[in-house]
Amino acid sequence: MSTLEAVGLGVAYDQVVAVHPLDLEVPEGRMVSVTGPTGAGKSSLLWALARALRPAVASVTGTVRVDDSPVDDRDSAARAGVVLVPQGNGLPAGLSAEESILVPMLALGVPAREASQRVDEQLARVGLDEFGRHLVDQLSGGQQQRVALARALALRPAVLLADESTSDLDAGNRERMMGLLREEAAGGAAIVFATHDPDAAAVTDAILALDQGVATWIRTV
Ligand SMILES: Nc1ncnc2c1ncn2[C@@H]1O[C@H](COP(=O)(O)OP(=O)(O)OP(=O)(O)O)[C@@H](O)[C@H]1O
Repeated sequence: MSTLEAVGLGVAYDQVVAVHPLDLEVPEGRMVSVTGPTGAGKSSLLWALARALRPAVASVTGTVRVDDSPVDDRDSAARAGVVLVPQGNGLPAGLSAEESILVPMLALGVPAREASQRVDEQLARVGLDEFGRHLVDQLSGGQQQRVALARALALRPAVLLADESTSDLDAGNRERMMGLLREEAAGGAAIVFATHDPDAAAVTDAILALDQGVATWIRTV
C-alpha cells in the first residue's frame, strides 16, 4: 500500500520548460491518467516522478515522496518500489520475453525460484504464456508492450508509472491490460498512466491534462 506525492515537480531541458511545477498526489489503490497532445510533457513528468532524469539531461525541481519518505534519486525510487514502464517499453534487445522479465527481479534480489514462478504467472496474465522463449525482437509491438507490463507487474510495484503502455494494443488487449492495472491498484499500488487515448483515460480514477507543460485537473481523485 503506497501513496505517491509530488510537490512543485517541474522539468526543463535547457531553455525548454517541459513541465511547469505541479503538485500531484496518488493515494494507494488509485490510478491517475496523464493526458495531453504530443510534446505536452507526459513522459517528462513520469521520468521525473521515477527520478530517472539525469542532471546532465534535464533540470528537475520539486520533491517526490512515497509513503511520506523522500525519493531523491533513481536508487531511492527503486528501493521505494517505483517502477517505470517507459514509452517504447525499454525491453533489452537480444533477450527472450521470459529473460527480460526475470533479470530485473534477480537484480533486486528476488530468489531465483520465486522469480521464475512470477515470470510464468505474469506471462499468463498478459496472455503470452506460449511466448516466453521468443526473443523480444521477434514479438509484435503489442506483444512487446504486454511483456513490458508483465515485467513491471512481476516486480510487485508500490508505484507504477506506465507511459503509453497500451498504445499498440487492440481493443480486447487494451481492456485486459487496463484490467491488470486496476487489479494492481486494488492490491494497493499507486498508478500513473500516461496516454493519448481518451477511452483508456476514462476508466482511471482521475485525469491530469498537460498542455505545453501546464497541468490542469480534469477529474480529481
Ligand atoms: N531529452 C530532451 N532534450 C530536450 N528537449 C526534450 C527532451 N525530451 C523531451 N524534450 C521536450 O520536452 C517537451 C515535452 O516532451 P515529452 O516527451 O515529455 O512530451 P510527451 O507529452 O510525452 O510527448 P509524446 O506524447 O509525443 O510522447 C517537448 O517539447 C520535447 O521536445
